[in-house]
Amino acid sequence: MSGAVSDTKSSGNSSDSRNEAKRMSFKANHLPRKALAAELELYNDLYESTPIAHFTLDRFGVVRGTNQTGADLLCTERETLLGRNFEDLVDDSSRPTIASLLSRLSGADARASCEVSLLVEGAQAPRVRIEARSCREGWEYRLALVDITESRRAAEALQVSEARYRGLFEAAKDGIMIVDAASGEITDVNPSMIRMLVCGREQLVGHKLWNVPSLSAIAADQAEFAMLHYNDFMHNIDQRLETHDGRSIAVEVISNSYRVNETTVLQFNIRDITIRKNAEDALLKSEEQCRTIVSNINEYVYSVRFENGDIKSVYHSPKCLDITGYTPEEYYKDPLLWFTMIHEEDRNQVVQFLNSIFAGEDQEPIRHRIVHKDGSVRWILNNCAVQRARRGEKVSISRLDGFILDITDIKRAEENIFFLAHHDPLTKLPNRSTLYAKIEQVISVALRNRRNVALLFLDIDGFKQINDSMGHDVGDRLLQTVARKLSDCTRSCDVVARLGGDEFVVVLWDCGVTETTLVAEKIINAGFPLQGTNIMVTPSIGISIFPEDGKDYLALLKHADIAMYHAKKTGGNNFQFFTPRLNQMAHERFAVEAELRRALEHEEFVLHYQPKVDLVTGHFSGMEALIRWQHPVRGLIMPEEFITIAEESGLLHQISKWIIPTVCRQIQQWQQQGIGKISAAVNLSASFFQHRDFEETVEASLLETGIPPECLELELTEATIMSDPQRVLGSMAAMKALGLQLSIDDFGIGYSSLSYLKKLPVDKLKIDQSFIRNIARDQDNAAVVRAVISIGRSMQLKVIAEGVENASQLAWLQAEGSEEAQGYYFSRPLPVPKMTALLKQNANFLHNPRGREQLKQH
Ligand SMILES: Nc1nc2c(ncn2[C@@H]2O[C@H](COP(=O)(O)O[C@H]3[C@@H](O)[C@H](n4cnc5c(=O)[nH]c(N)nc54)O[C@@H]3COP(=O)(O)O)[C@@H](O)[C@H]2O)c(=O)[nH]1
Repeated sequence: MSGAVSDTKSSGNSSDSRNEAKRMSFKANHLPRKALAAELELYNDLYESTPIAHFTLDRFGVVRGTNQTGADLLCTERETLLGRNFEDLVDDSSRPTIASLLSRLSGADARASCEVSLLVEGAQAPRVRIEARSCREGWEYRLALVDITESRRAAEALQVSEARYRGLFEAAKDGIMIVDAASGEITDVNPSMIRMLVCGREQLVGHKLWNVPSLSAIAADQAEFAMLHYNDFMHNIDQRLETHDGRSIAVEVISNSYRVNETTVLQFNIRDITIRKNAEDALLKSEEQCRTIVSNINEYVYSVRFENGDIKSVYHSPKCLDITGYTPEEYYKDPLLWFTMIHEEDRNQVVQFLNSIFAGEDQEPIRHRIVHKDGSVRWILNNCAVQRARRGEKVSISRLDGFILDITDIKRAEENIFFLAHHDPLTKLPNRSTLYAKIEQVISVALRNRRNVALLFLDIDGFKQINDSMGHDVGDRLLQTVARKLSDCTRSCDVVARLGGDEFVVVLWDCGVTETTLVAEKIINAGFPLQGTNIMVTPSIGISIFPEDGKDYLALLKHADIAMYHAKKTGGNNFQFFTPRLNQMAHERFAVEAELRRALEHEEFVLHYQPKVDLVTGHFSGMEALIRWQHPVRGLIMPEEFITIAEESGLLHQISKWIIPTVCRQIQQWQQQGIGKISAAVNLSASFFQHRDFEETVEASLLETGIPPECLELELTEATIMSDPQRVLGSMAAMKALGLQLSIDDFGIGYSSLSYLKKLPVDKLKIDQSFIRNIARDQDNAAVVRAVISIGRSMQLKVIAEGVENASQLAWLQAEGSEEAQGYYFSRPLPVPKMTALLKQNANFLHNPRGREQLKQH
């Protein structure tokens, strides 16, 4: 450490010392010797024991005297110091200082001071302050050395400490602001504070805290500042400051007060937490959003933790209340509550599911039932995943997170869809596909156990007519009644199914002919009451038995169908077991059907015409077209053999579409041959009459041939009319509007009421030939014919009697006033060439036997 010299010019102080010397010399001259000795001793004592080291140097800087303190300071004996150059007693760096000091002392009463480090062998050099003056007119220098080692060290330490704290203050990342507690004036701020508030130092330091707008959030006025001071310590973690460039920053402020040099200061440590706060806010917001989402979604979200084998509820979203009836709090209280509410029949399944999830297997969400707090059973979809925790080598399941969706409605809808897919919606009976599956199952069990299975094929008699005439609602209710009655007549192990329409199947397990007969009789006897009427609707039942009548479902169904057809053919309201004979008949029928198709393709159908006779004139009143099948092998086949099959197979539709234009063309030809205006009647099947093709076919035929419409006559049976009265009536009106003639065929055997008859736009009633046959002998028949003739007359309808085979029948009819007749008596149905010849002869069937000639020839 270098020495330092302070130059002190001689002043009042040097005159004081001069006065002191004078006083001493006066004392020496004037005091008595003893007193003088005592005084000298006192001064000597003071000189030696003073803590100030005194050195007397000659004007060359050589030590001429020192006190004990000087020797002690240099850790040596006084004698070793005497005669040494004082410069040698200081360290190297201090020597120039001593040289400078001594040079300044040269002159009387000069004074100077400096700081130097002494040179002490083997010890730390003491630092001393030297106050020096020259004495004896500059021949001697007196130096007073004060040891300032400790004070200098303390000052240095203080300096270091101050520098350290200043460094901390300057380098601190937080803003630091020092405020005088009494005045509120900001006395210091660190750079971070300035940066944080984006301002200059001068905008803060020297200002009252509350006058700095950016700090108003800390203390808006003096009163608030006083409160801060009063509180001594304050920690505010949620404050916002406005920076000088207009931004809002989030800060955490800590203030405390302490005393410095008798004054109290407040120190504010201000940390910019904007980024953290924003992140926290964003996190809070996102957590809030998540919570809102989770609270509002339809799923019940849950999370449970596993801790040392215990289950702890972590989270249960509010939706759990809706789905399970329990609140989240109830789950937090009892983490096993969730397990206890699983439907007991589904518990094993859920345990298996959880085990496989825990084992790390991929699992589809599980569907199972729970028992709601209100006792109702709910279906839920439970989807979960496990979280694993690793502790060293050990991996354990730490959490189970999942969501639960109430699928009760979906499940019900699925069950409904499943039911609808497998059942008939009207009767709720199994449908065709379910029946197939069930019967296959029943057959395989029967095969293994050598048991019989009976299949009953049931069709409701006259269902179409009921449905058409009484409406579909009545028909539907009838089908429901049939379903119920069939179920009542069978056991739970049997199967009752609806195939569609009015067709039902009953499968009887382990039933042979005897048992099946009993069940069939039970069904027939039960009958099916038609709602709102006294009518008991009846079924026709065909029965096939496994294994005799078929080894599989299709064979059994086909054979039962054949048997049912036979039951229907034999009048309905009965049951018929399948027999090989029935099978043969069915085969024959199928063969005919196939042949009919071929016949249609090869145009093997021909029309024969039978005259209708005017009983007044005896001439043609018209004719009836009657179909024949000119079979290439079997010859001419009469309609009785094929019409029904054609009708049932739908072929009659095609045939009728051929008949109408053929008849029209024939009339046209006869007209072209000059035969004159002749009409021909066509028999119409109910199905064709109701078909949309019908009106089109008639119109097209009339248009094509140009024959007068009244030359075409349509014969409809009462059954045709009653099959769908509304529709048929509409078509009849349309035909009438075209100008066609309409007649009711086979009149008298049906059930036309007179009131209904009045509504029909018909021209003619054709009395069924069954009444004519025994007309002379059978009073009832005669009465019917008389009544029909009378009805015709009263309703201004023509009446024609068919099936007239002999003169007496003719005579009877003539006597009763019948206007027209048709029958073998006049002529059998004739092929076109013969009919053409007859027409050309203009035969009189009453007087001229030529008509009857035709009968003989035919
Ligand atoms: N939908 C259609 N049905 C038709 C058509 N052609 C005929 N048929 C129907 O077939 C049934 C049998 O007809 P068919 O064998 O031709 O017999 C007709 C006459 O031959 C027979 N007839 C006439 N006179 C007498 C007689 O004096 N004695 C007697 N035993 N039979 C006689 O009657 C049948 C005509 O009856 P109808 O039709 O009621 O006038 C028959 O039901 C035909 O309707 C066709 O093209 N389409």
